Amino acid sequence: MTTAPSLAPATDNDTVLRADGVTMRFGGLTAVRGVDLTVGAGEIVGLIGPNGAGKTTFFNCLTGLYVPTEGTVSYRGTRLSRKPHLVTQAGVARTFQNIRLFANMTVLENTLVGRHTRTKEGLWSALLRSPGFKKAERTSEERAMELLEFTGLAHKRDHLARNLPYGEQRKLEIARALASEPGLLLLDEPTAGMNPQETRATQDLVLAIRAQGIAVLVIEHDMRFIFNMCDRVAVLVQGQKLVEGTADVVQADERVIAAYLGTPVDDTPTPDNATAPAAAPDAAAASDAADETAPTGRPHQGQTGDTP
Ligand SMILES: Nc1ncnc2c1ncn2[C@@H]1O[C@H](COP(=O)(O)OP(=O)(O)OP(=O)(O)O)[C@@H](O)[C@H]1O
Repeated sequence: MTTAPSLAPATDNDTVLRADGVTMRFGGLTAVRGVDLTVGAGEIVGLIGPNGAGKTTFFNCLTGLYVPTEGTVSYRGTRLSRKPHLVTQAGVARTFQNIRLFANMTVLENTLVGRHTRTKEGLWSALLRSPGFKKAERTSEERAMELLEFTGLAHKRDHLARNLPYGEQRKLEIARALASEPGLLLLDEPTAGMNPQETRATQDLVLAIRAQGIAVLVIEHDMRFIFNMCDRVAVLVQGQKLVEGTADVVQADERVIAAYLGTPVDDTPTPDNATAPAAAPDAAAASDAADETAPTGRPHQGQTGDTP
């Protein structure tokens, strides 16, 4: 399989993220092979592909969770660190496919955790509760509350994360990621487990995030969500980028249809009470999506943990 070149790559001035030749090997398995990808300012870029195609591994390479075997990743023209907290500090935030909230902390506290890369007050200042610390704490709380308003969770500020319905846990992950004031947000299957109304609300939220000047790179199996919203879509198959382009280009590409989509995506709106997945990219993904359409409780309800 030959690797597809980046279509309409962002020019250097407006490039937010640039990945060049990213390869990740686990022993004898090459999970990601020579992937180039750019995300420009103000863009929403989709990353799709069958289960096991390497999408999450690629995200992990971008965010310092994995050190790529080969290739480079830069953010606004500067090579990114290989340490996740420095990647966040540089301006790249992410959510996880399997929700990673602090289950026994409140919604507000979880959001405040996301602020830690933006606060300068040190340990002594915190222990002594210095005026500087109190002011920083107030500012962080105000900002966290703004983000909870923005994501529609303000009324749940004092609820424990583990008691939130599943769709709200995903929103809280987004609020926490936004709390680090990113310039680029990476979303790993943000609608997994959501019902159609929640999926539409998440689509609106992602558009609102872009309107705030934050670029978005999103992995998603829901093809309607991807093709409705993304400016560009890249397709990974067996670790390699097969095609990249607009929704129309990708949906019409016979290799993508053969490798992933199966049939062209019908953009007929899903009825509100439907529970079937929005699209069935392949048999495995379809069965995953079907498993994940339960709005709360199943299968990820218990996945909040104390160690994000
Ligand atoms: N830490 C690891 N060690 C060994 N193999 C891994 C590791 N992480 C991922 N892999 C393998 O790399 C391949 C790509 O996995 P990855 O999770 O990135 O795919 P994906 O496209 O995100 O799949 P899905 O859509 O199911 O989430 C798979 O074969 C997976 O088993």
